[in-house]
Amino acid sequence: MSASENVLQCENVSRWFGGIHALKGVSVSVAQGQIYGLVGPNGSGKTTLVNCITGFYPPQEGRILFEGRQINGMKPHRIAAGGIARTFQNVALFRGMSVLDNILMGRHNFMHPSPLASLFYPWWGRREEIKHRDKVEEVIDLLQLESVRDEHVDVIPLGLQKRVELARALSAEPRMLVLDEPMAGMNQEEKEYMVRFVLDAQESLGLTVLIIEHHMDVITAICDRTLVLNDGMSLAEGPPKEAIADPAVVAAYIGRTGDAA
Ligand SMILES: Nc1ncnc2c1ncn2[C@@H]1O[C@H](COP(=O)(O)OP(=O)(O)OP(=O)(O)O)[C@@H](O)[C@H]1O
Repeated sequence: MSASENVLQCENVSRWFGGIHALKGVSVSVAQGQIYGLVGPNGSGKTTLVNCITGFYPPQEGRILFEGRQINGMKPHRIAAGGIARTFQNVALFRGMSVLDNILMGRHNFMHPSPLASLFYPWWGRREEIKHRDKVEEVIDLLQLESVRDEHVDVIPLGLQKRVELARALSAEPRMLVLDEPMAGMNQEEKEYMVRFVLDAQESLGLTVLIIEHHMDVITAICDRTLVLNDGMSLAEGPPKEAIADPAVVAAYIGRTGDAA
């Protein structure tokens, strides 16, 4: 596959935190429509790579291209507005707000209220709001969140909170979705639901997905390709079953079987 067909291209990306060399020249290419898995033992650099891609911790070396355009150095909100939405390892919802309002927050990149326009043309503001609400309703339908739409996010189970976070990301109408351990802490049933929703979203919206996941059964079931990181370096890359069976990967996981559940 040529570089131009890749939606996401990371080239020799490195990131330090003081004396900690979290990423050491990692390269990865993700093609349009792929579900791409990012795996590796704890502390291997997976979240750091995602933070580099989404602008939270820009890389100190290397380049990141999204749809052919260099994005490293751009602020997270600009990267989000440019088409990459993400979820977080620890659920990051707006506490004290309803499910519906949390999902609406995903639309903030599209909301450009002008005080003057709102004052003199109130119909304009209403038309805008209806448009945003329509989009949010579509996402609520897709992720089957209707029954909890008016609940406070604080009182719903973790599995649903993670689904609300996914909904907020989808309401931003991204072309690429970056998921940081979307199934962490879930029971088997919640995990199966989440897998289904990720697949539904990817298929119906034509998304490209980058997913960090410790559950290897999920990675082998849904990913087209996988990068295995270890100690900030690329250890293996390819179709998930092959990458995970690589002797270097097996060796890296020995003694850390909890990661590879
Ligand atoms: N903000 C930070 N400040 C200092 N060190 C950091 C920071 N973020 C990550 N690190 C360090 O970088 C290394 C890689 O961490 P990272 O969170 O990317 O790993 P990970 O593979 O996502 O781990 P896990 O599976 O446990 O989430 C670790 O040594 C971590 O302590």
